[in-house]
Amino acid sequence: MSRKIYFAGSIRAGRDDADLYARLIEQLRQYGKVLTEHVGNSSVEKVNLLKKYIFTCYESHLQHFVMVVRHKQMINREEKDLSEKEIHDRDMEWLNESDYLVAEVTQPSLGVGYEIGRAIDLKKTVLCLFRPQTGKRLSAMIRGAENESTFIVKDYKESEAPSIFKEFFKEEL
Ligand SMILES: O=c1[nH]c(=O)n([C@H]2C[C@H](O)[C@@H](COP(=O)(O)O)O2)cc1CO
Repeated sequence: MSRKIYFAGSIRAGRDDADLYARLIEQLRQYGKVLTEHVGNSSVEKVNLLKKYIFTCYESHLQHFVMVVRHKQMINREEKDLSEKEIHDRDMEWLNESDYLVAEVTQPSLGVGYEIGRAIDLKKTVLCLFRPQTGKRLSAMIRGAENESTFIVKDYKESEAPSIFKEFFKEEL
């Protein structure tokens, strides 16, 4: 059974890194199914959940049936058409069913911080990626949560992402 990865990145807190998120998501696809591909979509407000619905339909496993029905209800609805509660509840459902949270945390975001806290509570394995060359300082509440096993924080340059993912997912085999 393939891994499920929840990718987290800033949306309302700023979209400067949206293209980087898309490239990271593309790499993560080698390691599992990324449930939150819309985070890397530079026109996230126009994400069409029909694609997700079609993909979900290919999953024949019974345990996905409920999700399929839910996604069907959202068919043809864009991200911007979802209520705040629908976004929150959908994302929490995806986080709950995911095995890993990978978060790009350079652009500080309340939503990403919230997802990280919830992921810890749900006992997910978390990888946080931070680019120090931006001159920003990562919150102590993220860096200080590092435990070298289930909560990993990596300072990185984009060129280092492939090797970080390789090492992270190899160790998690
Ligand atoms: O429209 C949305 N869709 C969505 O999935 N999110 C989730 C996924 C992102 O990892 C995170 C971004 O939070 P924020 O918008 O506070 O930067 O929250 C957040 C929003 C907007 O807050």
